[in-house]
Amino acid sequence: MTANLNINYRSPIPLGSTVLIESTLDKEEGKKKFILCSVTSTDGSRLHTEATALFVSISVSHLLRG
Ligand SMILES: CCCCCCCC/C=C\CCCCCCCC(=O)SCCNC(=O)CCNC(=O)[C@H](O)C(C)(C)COP(=O)(O)OP(=O)(O)OC[C@H]1O[C@@H](n2cnc3c(N)ncnc32)[C@H](O)[C@@H]1OP(=O)(O)O
Repeated sequence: MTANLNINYRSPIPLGSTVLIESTLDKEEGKKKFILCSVTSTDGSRLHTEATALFVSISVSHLLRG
C-alpha cells in the first residue's frame, strides 16, 4: 500500500515521447519498502522526473477495516 509518494518534475515530456522508467528498491525495513524511480529520455541524457515512494505491506484485514 502506498504510504508516501514524492514526485519531482524536472523537465517536460513532449507528447508522444518514448521514455525510460527505472525503479529500484532502495531499502527494506520490516514491512516498509523504500522505492526510487526516475523517468528519463531513452538514452538517459535527460532527466524528466524522479520520485521516491514508501510502500507498506498490509494484510487483507487492513483493507476490510476501511
Ligand atoms: C517517477 C515518476 C513516477 C511516475 C512513474 C510513472 C509510472 C506511473 C505509475 C504509477 C503511478 C504511481 C501510482 C501511485 C498511485 C498511488 C495511489 C495509491 O496507491 S492509492 C492508495 C493510497 N494509500 C492509501 O490509501 C494508504 C492509506 N494509509 C494506510 O492504509 C496506512 O496508513 C498504511 C497502510 C500506509 C500504514 O498503516 P499501518 O497501520 O499498516 O502501519 P503503521 O504502523 O501506521 O505504519 C507502518 C510503518 O510505516 C511508517 N509510515 C506509515 N505511513 C508513513 C508515511 N506516510 N511516511 C513515512 N512513514 C510512514 C510508520 O511510521 C511505521 O513505521 P515503523 O514500523 O514504526 O518504523
